[in-house]
Amino acid sequence: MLRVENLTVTAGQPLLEGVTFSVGAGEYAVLMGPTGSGKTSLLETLCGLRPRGRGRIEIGGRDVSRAAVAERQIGYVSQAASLFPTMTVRENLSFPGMIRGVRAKQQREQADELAERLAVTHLLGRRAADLSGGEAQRVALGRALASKPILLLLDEPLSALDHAVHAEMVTLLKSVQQATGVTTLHVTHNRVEAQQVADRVFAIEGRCIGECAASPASGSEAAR
Ligand SMILES: Nc1ncnc2c1ncn2[C@@H]1O[C@H](COP(=O)(O)OP(=O)(O)OP(=O)(O)O)[C@@H](O)[C@H]1O
Repeated sequence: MLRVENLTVTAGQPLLEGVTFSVGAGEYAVLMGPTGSGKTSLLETLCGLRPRGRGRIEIGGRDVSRAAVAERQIGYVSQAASLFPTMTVRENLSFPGMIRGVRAKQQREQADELAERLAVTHLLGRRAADLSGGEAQRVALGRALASKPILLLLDEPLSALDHAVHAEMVTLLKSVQQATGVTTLHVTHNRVEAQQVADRVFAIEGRCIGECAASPASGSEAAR
C-alpha cells in the first residue's frame, strides 16, 4: 500500500502542498490533473528522484521518506518508455535482476515469464530502439515489474498510442495488475482510460490532491 501524509512537492518552487492520500494494497488508483500541475513531479518525489520538501511517504507499511531510490521497491514507467535503446528486449527485462545480482539462469527465466505475460516473447532478441511505441511500452512495463515492486507508478504510459493499441494496452495493464496484485498509481489525462482501469481516482485541485467521489467519465466527455 501507499500512504502519503502532508507531502510538499517542489520543482524549483513548491507545486503541491499538504498532499495526503492513500492507496490500499493491491488497489489500482489513477491520478488526474491539469498540465503542469505537478503529477510527474509527485511520482518522481515518491520514487526519491526529486527532493521532498516535507511530509511522509509510506510504502508497504514502511516509512521510505528518507530511503534511497533503490530501497523503495517501486517500479516506474515514465512518459517516454526510456528503455536502453541498444540493448535487446531480453537485456532490458533482465537488467533489474542483473544489477541486483540475480543468477543468470534466474534472469533468463524471469525475462521469459515477463515476456510471455506481456506478449513480447517474439521480440526478445530485438533491440529496444527497433520497437514500435506499443511494443516499447509493454517492455517498459515488464522492466518495471522485473524488480518485483510493491508499488507501480505509471506516468501517462498510453498517451502516445493509437486507438487500437491503446485499447489493447488498457486490457493488458488491468490484467497484469490483477495477476501481480501490485499496488498501482497511474497518471493520465484520459477520463475514459481512468474509468476503465481505476478502483479509485484522485485529482489535483489547486495545490492539493482530492479523491473523486464519482467515476470521472460519468456525465462528461472523455478528455482525449
Ligand atoms: N526541474 C525543474 N525546475 C523548474 N521547474 C520544473 C522542473 N521540473 C518541472 N518543473 C515545472 O513544474 C511544473 C510541473 O511539472 P510536471 O511535469 O510535474 O507537471 P505534470 O502535471 O506532470 O504535467 P503534464 O500533464 O504536462 O505532464 C511545470 O510548470 C514544470 O515546468
